[in-house]
Amino acid sequence: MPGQTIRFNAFDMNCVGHQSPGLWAHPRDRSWRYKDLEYWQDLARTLERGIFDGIFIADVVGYYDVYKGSNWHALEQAAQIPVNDPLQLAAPIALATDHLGIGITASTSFEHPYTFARRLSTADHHTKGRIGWNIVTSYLESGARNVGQSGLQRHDNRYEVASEYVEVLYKLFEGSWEDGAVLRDRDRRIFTDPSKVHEIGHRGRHFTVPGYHLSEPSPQRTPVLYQAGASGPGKAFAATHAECVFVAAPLKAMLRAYVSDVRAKAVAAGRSAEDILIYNLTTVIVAETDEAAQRTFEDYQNYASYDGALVFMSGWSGIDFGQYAPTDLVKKVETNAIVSMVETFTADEKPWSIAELARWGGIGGIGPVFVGSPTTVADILQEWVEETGVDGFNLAYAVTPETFEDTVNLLVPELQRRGVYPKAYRPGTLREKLFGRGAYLPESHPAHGYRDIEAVKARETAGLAAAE
Ligand SMILES: Cc1cc2nc3c(=O)[nH]c(=O)nc-3n(C[C@H](O)[C@H](O)[C@H](O)COP(=O)(O)O)c2cc1C
Repeated sequence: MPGQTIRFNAFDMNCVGHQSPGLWAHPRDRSWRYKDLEYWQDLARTLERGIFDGIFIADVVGYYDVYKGSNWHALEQAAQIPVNDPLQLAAPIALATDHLGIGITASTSFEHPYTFARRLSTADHHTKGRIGWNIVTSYLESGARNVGQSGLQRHDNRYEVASEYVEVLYKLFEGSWEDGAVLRDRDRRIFTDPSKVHEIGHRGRHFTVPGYHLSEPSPQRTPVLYQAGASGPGKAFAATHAECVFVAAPLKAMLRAYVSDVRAKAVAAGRSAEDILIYNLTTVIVAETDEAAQRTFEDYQNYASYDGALVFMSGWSGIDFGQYAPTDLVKKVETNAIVSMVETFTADEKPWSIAELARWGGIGGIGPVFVGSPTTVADILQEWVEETGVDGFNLAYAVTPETFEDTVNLLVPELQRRGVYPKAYRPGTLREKLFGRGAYLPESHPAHGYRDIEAVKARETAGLAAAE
């Protein structure tokens, strides 16, 4: 549809260089300041000035030791190690801004849902309802081993665990405390009405959580749900649960197929196609003119690290690309890491070489890189939106905060001038800003079914009795 609104998210991580390995050495890069709260607050203010939907903070528990069988190159190039906890950035960013959404990544594979539910509710309280949760199932063996597991569970099993994990969270967020449970009635000296706080009685295959949620309901109850599943089970999970979906499609045809597939699956799951916003991972290098942008891009490329890029590609795919020569071709192989990543680079008609893969991934990860003047890049983004049905772009940086500042100062005004980019935020919580309706999940979302937890428990007990 021509003139369709374009949305931006900033893609970042509580580490150095995020998805542009080696660019930490660029004289203008400031990502090494990731340990300073002021650095995050300044960046968040810039993004809010550019009416970004949110800052989305990726995370991995574990390190990238697939490339050449060791962690050496990851450490040397600061490829997502050192990496700090993402959730602790929520409160300081919220204090520096009024509207920006704050998407936090956390895995369903490494932390018990009961303690995580309280941490997430706390953040939703502190941000007055601006929290999103990026649900990931993880792909690094090193993470699994360091939390005491014998190894990473099989890809499909991880999604099965994730389904039960979110069920526990929905029960806690939606069902445990009724609206109106907190009275704060000074006259009667009743803070909470105990009859309105319910045990969730969860007994599943992977988790047992009999009792109450520890937090009172936060502004959104369940924070906005982000997800990036791209394999068969991953897309099914996204279509069922996600409100915002991230994808990393390097080519338009791949993106078009992904968008229509996920929307069709959402409709089949009883949701509407508009219940889901889809953002494609993209890097934009913008300057006053095409020539200046190209010069900046070439300057950045001088700092990209071949080893650093293959550290990521190997970690994401589970394939050690260090064992091949740069001219060797990427082959389709079985993997237990990110299955869809291998599918992406073997689906193209012309097979990719290892060197091409490293060069492609050297700046901004797997997504496309668009270089040019504001007019050129705006034309490309509009074309992608119109031809694929994607809602927006999850913008990675080459050099930060420069990439984001250039986007906000040059590209956003051009898109606004064309009437295809928001000029102000909607009021309310993140969910209200994104979808223009209530703060809570809509009735069409599976979480809504847990609001009457006593009815859920009765159904589960009846189901168990029937099975015996
Ligand atoms: C833009 C984007 C961001 C992602 N961020 C993370 C992340 O922060 N942590 C993580 O463990 N996985 C992350 N992933 C991986 C996804 O959670 C997912 O595993 C991947 O898209 C492949 O899908 P699959 O699990 O269905 O194979 C991200 C994926 C994309 C496309």
